[in-house]
Amino acid sequence: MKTLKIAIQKSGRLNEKSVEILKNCGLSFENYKSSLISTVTNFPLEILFLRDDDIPEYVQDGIADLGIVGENVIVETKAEVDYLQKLGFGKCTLKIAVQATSGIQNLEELNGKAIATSYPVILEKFLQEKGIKSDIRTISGSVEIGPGLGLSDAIFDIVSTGGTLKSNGLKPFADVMQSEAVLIGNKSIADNPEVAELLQRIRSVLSAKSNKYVVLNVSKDNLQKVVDLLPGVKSPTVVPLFEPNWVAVHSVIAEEDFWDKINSLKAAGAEGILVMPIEKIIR
Ligand SMILES: Nc1ncnc2c1ncn2[C@@H]1O[C@H](COP(=O)(O)OP(=O)(O)OP(=O)(O)O)[C@@H](O)[C@H]1O
Ligand SMILES: O=P(O)(O)OC[C@H]1O[C@H](OP(=O)(O)OP(=O)(O)O)[C@H](O)[C@@H]1O
Ligand SMILES: [Mg+2]
Repeated sequence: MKTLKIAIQKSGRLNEKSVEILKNCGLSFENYKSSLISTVTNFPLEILFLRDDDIPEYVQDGIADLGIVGENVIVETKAEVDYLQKLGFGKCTLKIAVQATSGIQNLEELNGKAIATSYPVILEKFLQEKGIKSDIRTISGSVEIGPGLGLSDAIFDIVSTGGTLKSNGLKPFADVMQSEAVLIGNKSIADNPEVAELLQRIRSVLSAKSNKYVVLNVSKDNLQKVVDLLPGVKSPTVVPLFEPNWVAVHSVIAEEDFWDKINSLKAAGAEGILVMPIEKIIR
């Protein structure tokens, strides 16, 4: 059996959630901060802790078989890797921003202006598509202070809440790319059975996270209306209550339309609704 290697971020925005998803897959390992490699004791896997910028290339070159990294970094490094699974965390947008007081109104006004960024490849491609010629100034961090220091007229960087832009007197100007953390794989590992097993575990953890387990009581007169609202994994489970003419319905509902569903269930006659988290869904 081949021991796989997965590269995750050593510290930063993606570290904690990357460790959490692997632990939720039932993998046992020490998350030492001092060591750059950790061995999983109950699965043929080693975890490499790296700077996120290096992860796509490590995976492309087969030094790591798998990696967890933001889509923005994959696109920026132009690495040739397989996208195996979006992971639902590290969600952000890459935006061009300008000083809140600047009179810049439209993209054409960026012609000849300096834009500071840590993502020159993504920015260059966007500007080229729009036919804009700007002076791209590549810096490795703290991009948002560029305009205030007179280094640039605009910036291109990651935005999530917008708090960093605001506190530096900047305002968003154009959205260029959405990003989230993804599981990537080396091009040659698609048929590896251990990769398939790990992917199945990750998908079952993600699916459980985006669903809730629901138990409710309903009189048999309203049962069909309630069941019509509940898909379940296959179909809902219906069990009799001690109270004549009443049943309990067990089912699974999606987190995204959770409140709409609960309100519809109540309107259809559901009572005593219990909602519980699910640990895993194995399909
Ligand atoms: N504010 C944010 N909200 C959500 N996701 C973010 C945010 N900032 C960054 N990300 C995502 O997390 C990734 C890692 O961000 P982080 O700031 O930890 O990177 P870094 O400073 O380059 O880290 P490293 O030391 O590993 O090079 C980004 O590439 C992006 O995909
Ligand atoms: O819109 P916001 O919610 O304010 O997030 C955006 C900020 O988050 C990231 O930096 P991070 O805080 O990860 O620090 P870093 O610059 O050291 O990577 C990014 O580079 C932005 O500066
Ligand atoms: Mg980095």
